[in-house]
Formats: sequence, C-alpha cells, structure tokens
Amino acid sequence: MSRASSRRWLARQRRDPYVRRAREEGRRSRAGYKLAELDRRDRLLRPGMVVVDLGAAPGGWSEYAAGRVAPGGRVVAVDRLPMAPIAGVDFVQGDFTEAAVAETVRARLGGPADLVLSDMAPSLSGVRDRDRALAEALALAAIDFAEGVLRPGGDLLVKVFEGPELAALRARLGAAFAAVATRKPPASRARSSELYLLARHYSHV
Ligand SMILES: C[S@@+](CC[C@H](N)C(=O)[O-])C[C@H]1O[C@@H](n2cnc3c(N)ncnc32)[C@H](O)[C@@H]1O
Repeated sequence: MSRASSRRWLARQRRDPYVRRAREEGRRSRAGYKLAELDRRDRLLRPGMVVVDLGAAPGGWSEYAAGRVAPGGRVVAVDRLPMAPIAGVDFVQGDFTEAAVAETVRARLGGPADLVLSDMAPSLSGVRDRDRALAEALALAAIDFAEGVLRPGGDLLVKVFEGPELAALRARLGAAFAAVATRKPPASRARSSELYLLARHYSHV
C-alpha cells in the first residue's frame, strides 16, 4: 500500500460504523456483521450444525458461527494467518490450496458438513487480471472442497468478485445445488466488488 492509499484506508476505517461497532462490542472483525446479516436474511445457521469456515482470520465469521451452532454444533476453520482461539472453533493454520491442508480440515471434520463458508480473498497485487484469476481460483478451491464434504442438502456460501468469471462460477454451482443466489450484505462496502454466492441444497452429481 502506498502512503496515500494507507492514509485513505485509515480515514475510511475511522468513518466506518461497522468498524466502530465491532470495537465497541469487542468483536474480532467488522466482517462478522456480513455473516450475521446473511444469516438473518437466509437462515443459514442453526444449533447443532457442523460448519467449515475457509479464510477465517481474524475470526469474525467463526465467532458468529460458533455462537449460532451452539449447543451441539462446531466450526472447523482454516487460514494461512494465525487466529487467536475461539471457543467451539477448531482452527487449522495453513494455505488451503495445498492438498495436505485441505486434507487436515477434512480429517478434523471427521464426517460430512452442513455448511461451508468461504470468505477467502487473495492478497491484492493491484494487477487486475492477476487478482481476478487468484480470487476465482480460491472460489473454485472452496467449491471443490464443499462438493467433497457437504452432506446431501448442505449449503455453501462463497465470496466472489464481480467480473466475467462470475457466470461460470454460478453455472458450476447450479449443476450441483438446487438453488444459487447472489448476495451483497449491507456490511459489505459498496465500493468493493465482492459479492457472495449462496448455493443451497447440495445434491451429489
Ligand atoms: C476477508 S479475510 C476473512 C475475514 C473473516 N471472514 C472474518 O470474519 O474475520 C480473508 C482471509 O482469507 C485468507 N486466505 C486467503 N487465501 C487463503 C488461502 N489460500 N488459504 C487460507 N486462507 C487464505 C486470508 O489470509 C484472510 O485472512
């Protein structure tokens, strides 16, 4: 980040009501509010569910999900960055695109998952085509993984970015899930091109 863009980022953070709210409520990140808003709208989480959180650090989604699946549920989370422990969350640190890391997450699950969440995003290089290709590869890795671990009827929520790749990702999900919807929760910054694809009712193909 250049000095000017980091000054702009800091000014945005200071103005952002979700950042303030997260600080006041002692939350891990403002990102947790996106999952809370999606959950309120689409009823994604219930007590007892087994959930995978891909790209979990610093832990806003995991924190929210662990609270919603209790009692009886659990969350297995992964990130290449470290994450401070959260009750009810089993954390694996590593690059999820490495087969051994994905296998560790699968092993920690020990059975099928009800819901796979992916908020993974690449570190942006500023080279648009490169960043878009990286983001698409992460979304595809999340979809491949979800198709391997979801129980029939399970759901997937995956972060994607606006662009020409979106139609193919939607089509790919449409082949394996009964319904695919696009979501932009209010807590997602309007200037960000991030979106979420919500794929429901997985059926083995
Ligand atoms: C937008 S942040 C996630 C925020 C999180 N959902 C929260 O609520 O705090 C995206 C995360 O994806 C992680 N990530 C990106 N690529 C990854 C990869 N290949 N393997 C594991 N984590 C990855 C990043 O390290 C980063 O922490």
